[in-house]
Amino acid sequence: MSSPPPKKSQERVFNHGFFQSAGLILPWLTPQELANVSLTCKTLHQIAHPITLHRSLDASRSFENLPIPFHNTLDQYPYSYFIYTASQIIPSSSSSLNRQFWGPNSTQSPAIPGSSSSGAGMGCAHDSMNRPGASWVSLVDESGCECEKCEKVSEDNVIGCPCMELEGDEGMGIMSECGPSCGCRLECGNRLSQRGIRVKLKIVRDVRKGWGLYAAQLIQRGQFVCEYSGELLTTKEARRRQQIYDELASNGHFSPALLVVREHLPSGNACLRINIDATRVGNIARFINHSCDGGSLSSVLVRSSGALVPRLCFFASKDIKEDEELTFSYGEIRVRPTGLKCFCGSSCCFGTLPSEHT
Ligand SMILES: C[S@@+](CC[C@H](N)C(=O)[O-])C[C@H]1O[C@@H](n2cnc3c(N)ncnc32)[C@H](O)[C@@H]1O
Repeated sequence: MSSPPPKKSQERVFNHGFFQSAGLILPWLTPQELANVSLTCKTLHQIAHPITLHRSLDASRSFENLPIPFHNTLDQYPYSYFIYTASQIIPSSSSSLNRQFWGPNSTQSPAIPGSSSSGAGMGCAHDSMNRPGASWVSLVDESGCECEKCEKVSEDNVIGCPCMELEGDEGMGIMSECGPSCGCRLECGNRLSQRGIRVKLKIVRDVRKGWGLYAAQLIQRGQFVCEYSGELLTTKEARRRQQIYDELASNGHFSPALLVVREHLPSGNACLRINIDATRVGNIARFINHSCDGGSLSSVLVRSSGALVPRLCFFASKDIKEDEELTFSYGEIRVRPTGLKCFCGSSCCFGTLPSEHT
């Protein structure tokens, strides 16, 4: 005996439930999974389509102050997939970050399943100490200033705060800012790099370099652009990953974003090495391409009073026009003469991308 056909109202309840659950589940899927699901039926295709559109409109999933859209007129990829973190994270908290909600209503989404981190799945907040993905490795010591607001410090005339210190050199700049051990808050003029991204940016696809970060407005020389965020690795782990990445990159279809920063300590005998891997978990700085002429960005190691690990930040090294690509130099050393081809287009291009033994 066949069961009677469902009544119209039952059908409506079913459809409503189906749409609701699909709308909750699909934003957790990777692009490949989303494409597979959307092929199964018209309804799922209709649910998947706005998710793809939403992803292409903001690489930062609302974690930054401004949306950072993808632009691609070359091929079928509407966006690049990775897990977003606005600040450094330590691998113990990122190992469980296998998925991240990325779709409409990202800001109301729950955290990553199975993640013990408070981070990368939640809505926007722009206090760098409380920003999603923030896992400040901090050592609160006596070195912070006692100021509550750093009254004497203004955005363009940063003087007066005892935490302020700038050591310019030909390579990487080093800067000190107020931090966890200071009495002041985020509005303090000596925390310029801690308030998130404040300039309009976009990510554009290039036929030879892949995705690249571009200015979507005029950026003035000296303005803070962004921090290089990702997983903070031990040197052993960085070397292990580098080997894998080199192999994958040699076929030309993989863009690693593992950055090694070395800071020579004042004694001259020691060198602090910081390994930041933004390949799987990172922020929009992972899209900054190399230029042999040094590019338009200066990299500055920012120490915040009381924070154990400095952060790598990018500031405009010249006035950058709207639609201009943002680049910096990945380094000078080229241990592999037959390394990956460089397409920076500068008059002093070496022809290959920098490479070194990590
Ligand atoms: C940190 S990623 C930059 C973003 C990358 N283009 C992407 O599509 O995700 C570094 C990789 O970008 C590519 N790249 C960066 N600068 C380049 C350049 N000047 N010429 C050619 N490829 C470049 C290389 O594949 C490099 O391994």
